[in-house]
Amino acid sequence: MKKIEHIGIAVKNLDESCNLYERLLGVECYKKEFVASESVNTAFFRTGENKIELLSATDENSPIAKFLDRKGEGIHHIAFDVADIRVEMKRLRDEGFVLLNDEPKLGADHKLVCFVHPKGTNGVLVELCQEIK
Ligand SMILES: CC[C@@H](C(=O)O)C(=O)SCCNC(=O)CCNC(=O)[C@H](O)C(C)(C)COP(=O)(O)OP(=O)(O)OC[C@H]1O[C@@H](n2cnc3c(N)ncnc32)[C@H](O)[C@@H]1OP(=O)(O)O
Ligand SMILES: [Co+2]
Repeated sequence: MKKIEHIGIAVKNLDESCNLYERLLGVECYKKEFVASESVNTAFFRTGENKIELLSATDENSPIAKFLDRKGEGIHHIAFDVADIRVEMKRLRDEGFVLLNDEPKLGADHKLVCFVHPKGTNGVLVELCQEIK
């Protein structure tokens, strides 16, 4: 894994949190994107070399809706940049980690993504991201 690609934060109201994070970070949101496969709306911020992804649920079956019900707003996942997501998925499977998808899927911001179950990673949901060039 190359570096942290983004930190995902679950929020109830994307517009309100977007405004809050613009004031907090002193930068404007550079992109908002709906991701149908996850039933989420996202908003992205760059702070130096780092990236923050705000996520809100678009329906009650969204993983974000379940997370907000159980834990409330807060850090939802850490995403790592990988050069070849299929190679990294195989490496993690061979190491005994439980992947939440068999194949990479289309994420936000031009990425292929895959998730690792938080039960096997000390309670942290890990996302792998490969940039689509
Ligand atoms: C926008 C696209 C993409 C990007 O490009 O960046 C994204 O970031 S999408 C982000 C949203 N998508 C996902 O989270 C997909 C992967 N997640 C899942 O498949 C599920 O959420 C899950 C992790 C398998 C949990 O689903 P489920 O088992 O149905 O939920 P429960 O509510 O029953 O929780 C079971 C268990 O897991 C704990 N949990 C749930 N979510 C998290 C989390 N984000 N971090 C840490 N732990 C989490 C939950 O607390 C339960 O634990 P116990 O209470 O101990 O049983
Ligand atoms: Co993410």
